[in-house]
Amino acid sequence: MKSAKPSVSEMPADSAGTLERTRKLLSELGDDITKVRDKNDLLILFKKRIKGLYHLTHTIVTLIDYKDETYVPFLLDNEASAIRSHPRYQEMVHSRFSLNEPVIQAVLQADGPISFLLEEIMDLPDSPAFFRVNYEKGVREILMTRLMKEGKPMGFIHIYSDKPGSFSSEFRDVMKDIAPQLSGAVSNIIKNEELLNKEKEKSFLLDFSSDIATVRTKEELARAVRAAISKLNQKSGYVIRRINDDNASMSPYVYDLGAWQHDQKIVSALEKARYPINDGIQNRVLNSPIPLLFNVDREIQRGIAAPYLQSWKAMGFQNFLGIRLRNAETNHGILFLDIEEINVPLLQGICSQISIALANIMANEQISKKQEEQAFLLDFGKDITQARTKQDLQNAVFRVLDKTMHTKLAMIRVIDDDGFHLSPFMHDRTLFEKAKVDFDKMSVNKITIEETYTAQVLASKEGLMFNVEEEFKSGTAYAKLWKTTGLRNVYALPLRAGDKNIGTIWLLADRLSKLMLQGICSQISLAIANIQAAEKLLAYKKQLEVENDYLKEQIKTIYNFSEIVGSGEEMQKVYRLISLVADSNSTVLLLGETGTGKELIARAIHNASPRRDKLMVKVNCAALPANLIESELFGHERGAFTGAIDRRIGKFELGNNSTLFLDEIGELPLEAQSKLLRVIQERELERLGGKHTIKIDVRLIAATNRNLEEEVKAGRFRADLYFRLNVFPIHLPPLRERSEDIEALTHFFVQKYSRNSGRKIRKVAPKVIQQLRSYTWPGNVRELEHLIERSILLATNGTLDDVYIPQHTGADKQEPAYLLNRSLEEVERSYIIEVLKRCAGKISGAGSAAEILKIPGNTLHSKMKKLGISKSDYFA
Ligand SMILES: Nc1ncnc2c1ncn2[C@@H]1O[C@H](COP(=O)(O)OP(=O)(O)OP(=O)(O)O)[C@@H](O)[C@H]1O
Repeated sequence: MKSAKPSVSEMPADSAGTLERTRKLLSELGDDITKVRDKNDLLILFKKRIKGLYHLTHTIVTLIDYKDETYVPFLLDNEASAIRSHPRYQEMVHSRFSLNEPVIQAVLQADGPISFLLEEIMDLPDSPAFFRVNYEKGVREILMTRLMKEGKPMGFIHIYSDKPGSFSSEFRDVMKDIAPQLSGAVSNIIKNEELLNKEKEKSFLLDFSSDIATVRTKEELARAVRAAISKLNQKSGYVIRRINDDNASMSPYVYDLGAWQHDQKIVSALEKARYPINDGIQNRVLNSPIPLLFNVDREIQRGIAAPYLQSWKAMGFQNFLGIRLRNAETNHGILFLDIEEINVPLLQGICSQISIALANIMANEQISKKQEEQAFLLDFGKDITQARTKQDLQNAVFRVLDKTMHTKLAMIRVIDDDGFHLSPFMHDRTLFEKAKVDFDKMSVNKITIEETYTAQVLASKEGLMFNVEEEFKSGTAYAKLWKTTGLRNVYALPLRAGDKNIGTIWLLADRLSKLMLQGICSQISLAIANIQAAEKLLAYKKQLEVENDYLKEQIKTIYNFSEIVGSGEEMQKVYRLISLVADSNSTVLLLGETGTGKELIARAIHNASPRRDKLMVKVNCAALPANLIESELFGHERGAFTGAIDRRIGKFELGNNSTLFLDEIGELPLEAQSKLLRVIQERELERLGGKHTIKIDVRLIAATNRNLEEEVKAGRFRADLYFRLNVFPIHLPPLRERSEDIEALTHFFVQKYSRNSGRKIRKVAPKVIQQLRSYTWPGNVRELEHLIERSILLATNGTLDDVYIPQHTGADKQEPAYLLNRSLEEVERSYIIEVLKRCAGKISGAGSAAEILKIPGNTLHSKMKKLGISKSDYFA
């Protein structure tokens, strides 16, 4: 090691010639150094001005980096460098050399140049590799001078020579003297380079921003970013991730792998993935205003489980940089780069441009998506408003879900009329290919509005999303079914018409657009509400038609039930019973002889009951052929039996929410009795040939003039049905037992029929009342009514002074002559008709024809049937 010699000014006088030459050289060099603007100027200075005067091979300048206590090559004399053909040359050029070793420390301490023989220093333990590399290429000596800036070393000038001892003391003096100027020159070069770079960056960013301003699509963005990234590092790959609509996850948007070695399988898995934002990497980048550098291994060791780290590791890269893409205070995404060293301001400039482009693209995408969705909803709306039937609706719904949402309908349920149950309405079974049996089982079930999922959905404002995996953990049967579809989420929305919940819709998908979902649901709700209204209207119309027909039938028979006449004790008892039972839903059994007013009382009960707003429906069980009774009572479906050409609603259904009056219940055949019993017990029925049960709410009033207890004993009436009917029996007294009412009834009928016939009868002769009271009235009130009706025609002077009460005696006398020359059968027939007439048509029971003839009521029935006796014979 040779230390610095005294400076030029301190030299003795005998070397005046050298001194003069040196002074001249120094002043010329001084001039030249001040003109140095760039590295090239400096190189020329060494090559042309110094190399010509002193022996040296080449010169380099290194700069100190205090960050890591190293120095790195700054200016290289590539042409003259002996080592440029050395295999380690490139390595040397890109290396950082430690300041902390004795040789460099000595240079740093010395205030002038120091030279070393490479042979002596190159193999010292900490010596930088370039000593030996130079030596191997013939360099023997090195002279190093520190460069200073603001009193602190900023770098070194290295001068190499292939001849040991070639650095003269004069040369050392020159170097020592020009060192401060050289320091200034290097500082200027650095400043100039920085300025130049800034200019370049500016113009680059300007170009980039004008490139990116035209970007409208993802592909254009990818191209522009590729071009920009290439400026930073030709080989670098990058990923742009975008924040998803859920604001909780990110998805890759552009994947440009640059020069990465990659396995296509890994890449396509990466491209499709969604990552939660808070994964320990993405959230850090999004929260950092500056780019962050990550080491893959280190992050994995720290326990960061982001799956892409493993994939990136598998693809073989170690470090990456993440920088957020943010525009107007909003994060849009992240740019990941596999660059380690970066010009941060430039990268930030690039990223802010990418952010703008990304925000624009996203806004554009959203606008066009919204437009598409709106156009679609409009079309769907048109489709759906034309849907009149469930099938039309199903076609439209399946089409929209398939084409636009790329999903299938799991289920639509609608709320029943009871407001509590939900029935399945529509579903796409193909969604549950893997669980058909379970789905079929579950889909037919009615559920209630209290079912856990349903209750939540109905209570929600805009519907809910359930994560299948999470629900599966809770083990519900529904979640098990959902899981078989392999889809990630269940979207469940309430279907509402106005404010009213009308059902629920269930869809399975990985992701669905909320806007579309809501749009479609409100359309479906409307359509379902329409269809339901149309169905109800149709049913209502049919009911009205039937009711109307029935009404017409009823009007044909003239009824006047406005009053029940009679204030005697017996009738008072009846009124009390009516007032007790009318309000309830109890079945009433009206018992009494023919013509005692059973039907009148039945109507009075109905009219006093809460059901009075609906029409009471009457069935005369005796008037129907046995084979039609069931169809009359319970209705039939089309084709239920020969002749059933149309669907018919039975009297029970017709009387729904009203009263059904079963007159002459004692005449009902046994088979029909059992069916009736079942309907009464279960309060539901099936139409003949029908498959569905129909719930009915009917109040029953039955009437008979038979003694039902006897009928039960004789096996003609089911005991169980009798008990069901005999809940609240009301006995109507025969007229002969309430003669106190005869006068009032007479006046009532006189008034009614005189009005009808246009005759004015103001009085009834007391004699007539007397006569009427003394008669036994086997036909009861009806017989009295008919008698008055007939007698009015004979009245004169506005007074009813005569009535034609049946006389038995006269007829008896004529009988033998009358019977001459007639067959036994003819005589029997006329006799029975005669007796029936006397009994006002009463066949069995007290005061009846059977009683007079002393034969059982049903024997008389069968005789009448055999002899062809009908009502017209004895009522004529
Ligand atoms: N208390 C009454 N006041 C006024 N009219 C009455 C009274 N009771 C019966 N009638 C009239 O007598 C006629 C027969 O009455 P209703 O048909 O109700 O008798 P019923 O007991 O049902 O007869 P059946 O058993 O033959 O069917 C009707 O025209 C009815 O208006």
